[in-house]
Amino acid sequence: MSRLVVVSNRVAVPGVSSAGGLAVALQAALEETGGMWFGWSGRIDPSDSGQVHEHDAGNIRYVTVDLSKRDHDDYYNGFANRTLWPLLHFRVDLVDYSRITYAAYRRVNALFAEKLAPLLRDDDIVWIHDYHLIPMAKLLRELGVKCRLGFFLHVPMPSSDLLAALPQHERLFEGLSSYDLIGFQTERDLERFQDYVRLFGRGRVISHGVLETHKGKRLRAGAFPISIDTAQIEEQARAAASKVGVKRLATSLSGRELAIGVDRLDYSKGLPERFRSFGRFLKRHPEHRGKLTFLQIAPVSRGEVLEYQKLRSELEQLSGHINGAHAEPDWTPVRYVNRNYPHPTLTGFYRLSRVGLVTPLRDGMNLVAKEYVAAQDPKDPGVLVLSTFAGAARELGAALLVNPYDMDGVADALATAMEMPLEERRERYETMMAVLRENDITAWRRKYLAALREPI
Ligand SMILES: O=P(O)(O)OC[C@H]1O[C@H](O[C@H]2O[C@H](CO)[C@@H](O)[C@H](O)[C@H]2O)[C@H](O)[C@@H](O)[C@@H]1O
Ligand SMILES: O=c1ccn([C@@H]2O[C@H](COP(=O)(O)OP(=O)(O)O)[C@@H](O)[C@H]2O)c(=O)[nH]1
Repeated sequence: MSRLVVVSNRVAVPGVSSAGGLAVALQAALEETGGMWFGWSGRIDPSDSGQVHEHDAGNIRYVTVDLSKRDHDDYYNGFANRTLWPLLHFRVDLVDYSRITYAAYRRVNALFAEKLAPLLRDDDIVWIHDYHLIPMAKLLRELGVKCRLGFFLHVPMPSSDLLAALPQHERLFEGLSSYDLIGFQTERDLERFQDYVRLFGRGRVISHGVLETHKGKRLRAGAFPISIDTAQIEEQARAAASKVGVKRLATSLSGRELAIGVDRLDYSKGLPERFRSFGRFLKRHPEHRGKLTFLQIAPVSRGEVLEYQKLRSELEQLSGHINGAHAEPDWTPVRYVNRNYPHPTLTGFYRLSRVGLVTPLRDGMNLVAKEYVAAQDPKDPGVLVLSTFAGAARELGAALLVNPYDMDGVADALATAMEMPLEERRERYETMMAVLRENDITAWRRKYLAALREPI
């Protein structure tokens, strides 16, 4: 059996906590097969980039690389998170392009390729993840790497006209053709990529999922919706009621219902719109005032990037404003927390909540939506209110689907969730759980890797 080598910017190095679906999902996938996980160490080296660390834990070998402050600023905060992230989330208005940060992006990709190439064997299966590392396959091939190379994009693929707004887009996205398989979260992402290949990429779509470059190289592309360890989340949520933090939250509600949001503090997650929608709910549905508390957990993410700092201030103001307008001496409508919670606690919070509010403006998948459902009590499940712009909405059609820009609509969905009869809640829960049991994290990994192993 060939060895699995996973490559991603974010590595869940044991003992270092960080929120984010990619690390959570890859940890679960690698624990099953064992193998190597290669990427950024999470450390900034004051002198230079390139220090390598190796560390074994269970059946996983972690090989990670330090970055200098300059590389971290220009590659991660810069090109990855101020250029590609907004572009891929349809926010061309926030794209900040500079040749300096693009050069750093290519430099760090070259450094990663140079450190990884000597560790690879020809029969390894190498699975590279996300927008930080698009050029890596081409760079590895130039260093003589022969093994199969797959790529998975965790974020959305926007329409080709948006991609074409990026200076040097041809050079960047042509790099994808050095992979053997490109995976997307949804069919829509795949379709939009195929449009790009035809319209701007000088390539051909031979048939759905089979592409050919202008130089005649063939590769595959497909939709592989990422998922969660459904059985483990169910188990954790069942056991969570005895946890101190969960008990304290339950007691603090004084019999009121809870609506929960759990998101990195990121503008793609639609948090200001969500806060406003909750305010709108209190105005449009006065019969529910004082009966529902909204808890937003939002660990700080990419805190050195200006847009993220602005978002933080905006949310502080908004939560203060809503509480100022609606709070009672014994009830605070919005609880806003910037801490990162471990999964065993989060699953307990989800299970306590009558409503899961997942309303991103754009999201590749959104694992929180799936976790919320899997954590529910089958006898008395809560209701998921889910944005149609999250990849998860393709599989979770039995949620209350909303358009996050329509704040009255989200407000009304909250009221519907509060009033939904038990029988309907159970039906919706069972429909969604059937999908999550079938397509869990193991199925995702197996389907992707089986496709990567197939000859083209
Ligand atoms: O590594 P960070 O900069 O701290 O950010 C965390 C991760 O955010 C993004 O996650 C995406 O992957 C999830 C799993 O596939 C998906 O559900 C979600 O919709 C995406 O936003 C990012 O793509 C990752 O690279 C980051 O590690
Ligand atoms: O305090 C927190 C907040 C989030 N998460 C996890 O971070 C992941 C977020 O993944 P998602 O796909 O929803 O969004 P992303 O942050 O990757 O864009 C989920 O597994 C959450 O349970 C966590 O462990 N602790």
